[in-house]
Amino acid sequence: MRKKKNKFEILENIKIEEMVAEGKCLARHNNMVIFVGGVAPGDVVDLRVTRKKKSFMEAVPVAFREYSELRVEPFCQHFGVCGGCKWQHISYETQLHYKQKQVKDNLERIGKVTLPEFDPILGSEKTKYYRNKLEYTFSGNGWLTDEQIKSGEEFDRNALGFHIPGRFDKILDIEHCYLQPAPSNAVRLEVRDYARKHGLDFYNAVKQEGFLRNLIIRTANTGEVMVILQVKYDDQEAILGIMKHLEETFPEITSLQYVVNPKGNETYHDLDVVCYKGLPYIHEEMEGIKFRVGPKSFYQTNADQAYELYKKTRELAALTGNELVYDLYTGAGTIANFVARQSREVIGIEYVPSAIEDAKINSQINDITNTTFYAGDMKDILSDELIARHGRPDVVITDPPRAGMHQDVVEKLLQVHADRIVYVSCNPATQARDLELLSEKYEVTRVQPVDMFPQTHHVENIVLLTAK
Ligand SMILES: C[S@@+](CC[C@H](N)C(=O)[O-])C[C@H]1O[C@@H](n2cnc3c(N)ncnc32)[C@H](O)[C@@H]1O
Repeated sequence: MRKKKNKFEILENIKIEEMVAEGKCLARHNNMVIFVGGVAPGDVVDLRVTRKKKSFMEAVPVAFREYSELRVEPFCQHFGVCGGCKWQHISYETQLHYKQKQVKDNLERIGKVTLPEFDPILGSEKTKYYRNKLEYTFSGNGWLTDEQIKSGEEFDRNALGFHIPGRFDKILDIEHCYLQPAPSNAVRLEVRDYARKHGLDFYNAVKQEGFLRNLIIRTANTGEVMVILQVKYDDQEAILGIMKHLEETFPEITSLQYVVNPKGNETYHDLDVVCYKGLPYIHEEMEGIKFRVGPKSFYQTNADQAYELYKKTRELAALTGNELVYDLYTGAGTIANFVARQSREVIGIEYVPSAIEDAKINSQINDITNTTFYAGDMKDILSDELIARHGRPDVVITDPPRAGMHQDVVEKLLQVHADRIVYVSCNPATQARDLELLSEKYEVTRVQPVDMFPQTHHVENIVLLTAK
């Protein structure tokens, strides 16, 4: 049998050059590009090739010969195994440098438009404990690290934590996570230990069996806390046992809920969520504007940086109070409501009907009366009829998902020809693609990267487009 050529070969003494897409680093060997995770620019390493294609290879480090000066000591005991905080081995300053570069490279390479000088990336004051939502998964067959296996010790395999990257069935039990503030860690550990002690059945994702499925914790900037337990079947005695224990142990939980989900997947947007204690929602707040966040609502997961992002978006929109603003991909109407007091009228459009319900509630509870929201696919809702009804927007704010805007939407924006478009994106590659199309009638006048997710390679970017 012919051996697969060069797969798994070891490459020695390779210098890591720089950070590139998806948080990986780039190196070269015999004119071949290699993508490597878990290293830093400046490291010198031995690599094991894991994938070989005609024009590139993928590899993992097996030995370090020299460590880069850009490195810092990782702070988390789960570094290298857990899929979160993959950049914690490089300093925050270096992370910001590479995020800014990622935006610049994408806009120059894909966008092919004339660009102004970029504004320096807005870094996050908090680089740990910045998330307001985490979702932990139960597993009766928790992942053991190589060290744990080698130690020969007995470990309780009932785990509550995060997926091993790329593995739907492997869960890493988490002792301490640095992403969400208190009481997130304490609640997770308490639920895990209670369930272990009472012999409750942790989920098995392969067989799709087991009682305990997942635990969602939301910690709002108002101090309110929501906990949602998701279970496979309706065992009231077991559910109420956990609920009562959490109620007694954590009086700070203001919204304690559970959902019975017998389905094959963990989504529960189509299921009833039962509120055991408190209100069925919590509130986030920005400049005195309250946002109601229910168990099915989307809210930006880094609330402090969301505020910075929205302030910058509003600043670039240059609102004076007289503008008609279209907020495309409005989610729960957060940007729409945030800019409403500085606008004449705001139209928000979003695909998910329940998010639009939240958007309307968010206007009502803040006495905002100049917003109108529509649910549906952007390419259908942003129609000639809608524009005739509300008028040509002075300003468009658009914040599409990672895939960017549908070509029909871009064409509609060219036809509508608002004075300014503020384009917020979590994916500079698709943003760059859309900018090239929009350059027919717009020039890019400001570029402002924002870091919403420290310790990861993700970057948000705001671009101001001004009509030519
Ligand atoms: C990046 S989020 C922006 C949310 C919001 N602007 C915020 O700051 O919270 C993108 C939003 O686009 C919505 N969306 C995705 N595809 C859509 C489509 N084809 N039409 C309308 N909305 C869509 C998603 O449901 C999501 O709420």
